[in-house]
Amino acid sequence: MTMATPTESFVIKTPCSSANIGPGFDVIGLALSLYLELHVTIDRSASTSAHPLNCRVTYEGQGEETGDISLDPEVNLITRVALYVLRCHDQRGFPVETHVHIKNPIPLGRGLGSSGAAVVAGVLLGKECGGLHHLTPERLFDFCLMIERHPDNVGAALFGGFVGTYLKPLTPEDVARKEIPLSEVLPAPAGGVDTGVKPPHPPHGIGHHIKFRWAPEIKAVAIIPEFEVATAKARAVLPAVYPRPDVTFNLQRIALLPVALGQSPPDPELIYLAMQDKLHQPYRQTLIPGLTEIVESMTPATQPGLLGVCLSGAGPTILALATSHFDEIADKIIGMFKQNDIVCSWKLLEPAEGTQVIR
Ligand SMILES: Nc1ncnc2c1ncn2[C@@H]1O[C@H](COP(=O)(O)OP(=O)(O)O)[C@@H](O)[C@H]1O
Ligand SMILES: N[C@@H](CCOP(=O)(O)O)C(=O)O
Repeated sequence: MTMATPTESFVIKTPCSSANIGPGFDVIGLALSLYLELHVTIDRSASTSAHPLNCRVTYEGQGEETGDISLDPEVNLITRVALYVLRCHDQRGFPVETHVHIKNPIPLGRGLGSSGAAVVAGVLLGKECGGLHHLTPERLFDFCLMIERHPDNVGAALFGGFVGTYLKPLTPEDVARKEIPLSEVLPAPAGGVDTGVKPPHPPHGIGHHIKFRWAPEIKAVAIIPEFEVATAKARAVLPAVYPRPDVTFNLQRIALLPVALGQSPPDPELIYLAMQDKLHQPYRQTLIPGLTEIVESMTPATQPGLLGVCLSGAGPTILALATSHFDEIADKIIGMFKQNDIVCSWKLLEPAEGTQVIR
């Protein structure tokens, strides 16, 4: 006879991500080596819980001192998403007695996919706590896309590496289901508030991804300003309609980007050209002082080691891809931000594996 283990522990480890990489708005994502970790303990010997929804949430890391992250399991993005997955499978709360300790070094609201990592980790938390072993990575992607609708960050955080992501058009029946988000991040994740009614399951096979090669010489220098730009705000400044030459400009470069970044040794001129964008960066400069100057002035011709520069995700972080002279590149960009009285830190990052559950 097998006895149920009274205490179960595991860690969910999810990378941060840089989305877009220039022309790949809402398509391209790169998982990077800075990790959100959930240290989860489930004490099955307990018969009742003193905590709402049987879950104690503790937090350390970015935003800890300012209390930016709620510890209420119904409010915290990670546990709200886990509850959504659980409630879709007829489980109202976490197992008695669950403790989720969140370790988060990913800066919030800086364009390094903190919310994408939180959504992916939350979906995995729901799967593990609910014993939902039938949920495949592809199905988990569908759940992520009910929360964060642009697939680039969540695709990279879930599957790892350098990815192209795309969405299958919804069927007319699913388009008619008003609870399914069509383009934006949900203000509150579906099923986040327990109404007693089962929340809407995601349609099947919404999201897809393809992995691209990444040349091993290429590293990512992330220059992180100290101010935040909420992704929703950075999407609100984008136009609804674009001039055709701008769309063509991006299409030409997106066809180059995965090839250029996969070639070894890397070709700086080709990569620099492939990282140009006209669909989101020009509009976001209104929120990020110095953005245009940084993107236009940093070139491989003037800066040894540099391959290309872009806005990371919705910003304000700048991503410089380079093969050497990392400190020098970071110092130059930090200096340009300083002229606008903006203080920055920086990190040297590498492509990372996708989300892992470690026991
Ligand atoms: N580890 C986390 N735990 C809970 N909430 C988080 C976590 N990481 C991010 N969030 C939520 O996501 C918000 C940032 O999301 P967003 O504006 O999309 O910026 P980013 O570019 O960092 O993804 C935070 O203000 C917070 O509400
Ligand atoms: N494609 C999205 C990516 C947002 O990334 P984040 O890291 O800023 O959340 C966009 O450009 O809006």
